[in-house]
Amino acid sequence: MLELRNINVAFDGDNGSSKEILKDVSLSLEPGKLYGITGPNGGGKTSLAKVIMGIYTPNSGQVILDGEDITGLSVTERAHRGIAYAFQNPPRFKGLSVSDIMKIAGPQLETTEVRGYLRDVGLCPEDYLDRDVGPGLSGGEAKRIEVAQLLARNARISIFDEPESGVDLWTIQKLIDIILKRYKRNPEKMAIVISHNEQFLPVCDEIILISEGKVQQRGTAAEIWPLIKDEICCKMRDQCGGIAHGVQ
Ligand SMILES: Nc1ncnc2c1ncn2[C@@H]1O[C@H](COP(=O)(O)OP(=O)(O)OP(=O)(O)O)[C@@H](O)[C@H]1O
Repeated sequence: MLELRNINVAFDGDNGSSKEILKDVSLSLEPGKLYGITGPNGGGKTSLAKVIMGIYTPNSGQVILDGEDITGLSVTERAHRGIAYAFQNPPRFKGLSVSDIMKIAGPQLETTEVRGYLRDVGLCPEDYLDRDVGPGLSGGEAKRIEVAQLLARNARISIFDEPESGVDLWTIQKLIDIILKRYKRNPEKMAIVISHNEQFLPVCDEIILISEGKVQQRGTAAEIWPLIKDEICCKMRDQCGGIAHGVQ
């Protein structure tokens, strides 16, 4: 069980003022569930993920994992406890190959398994294993490699930050299928997926809507999706064109 208790995060804003990013956020998340976190840009979704991963330290509040207060633990210590995060904007590692970073994610992996993870995210292993994870990769390629790394970590709690962003429509469906196969009804694992995707959100176990730094809605996908789908589908239509998504 992962619990966030009264989490507050603020950063220095303009003119020396303080900008509140997360406001008294409390959530409890259970293993065996696939959570979809959604909400408008700038609402606080990534900041929440970074608090769970230990990248951001809350100004107040606690992060509790299986009864242990992990608020003061580093990213590495949390990784050892089974939390893993795939960045919205994946970092680049000039001088390291795709094969290198996949082996860092899963040191025990055989090359055949690494190849399997790359295929899972729609990348041909022969073309990518020796590629440098530097600026030469396109945004969509870097994103898919980031997702492959997270899958390879095989963590207890996996946080995907907009796995669909920058990825072509064919690959989005493949990523959704792989996340569902790995995490839906898997009692050992919890997946937290920040997403705006209209194919993905309705099939999550629960949807959590975050806006203005607060949890505004939470419930089963059957409860929450009908309340938010019009807004999400409108956004997708504006961004991608209605025909591509079947939204008119
Ligand atoms: N390190 C930081 N310093 C200052 N402000 C920050 C920092 N990180 C996030 N913010 C601000 O916090 C707010 C929430 O950002 P966050 O990235 O969590 O939103 P989001 O819901 O993930 O948005 P998006 O859908 O655009 O990815 C934004 O106004 C952002 O500018």
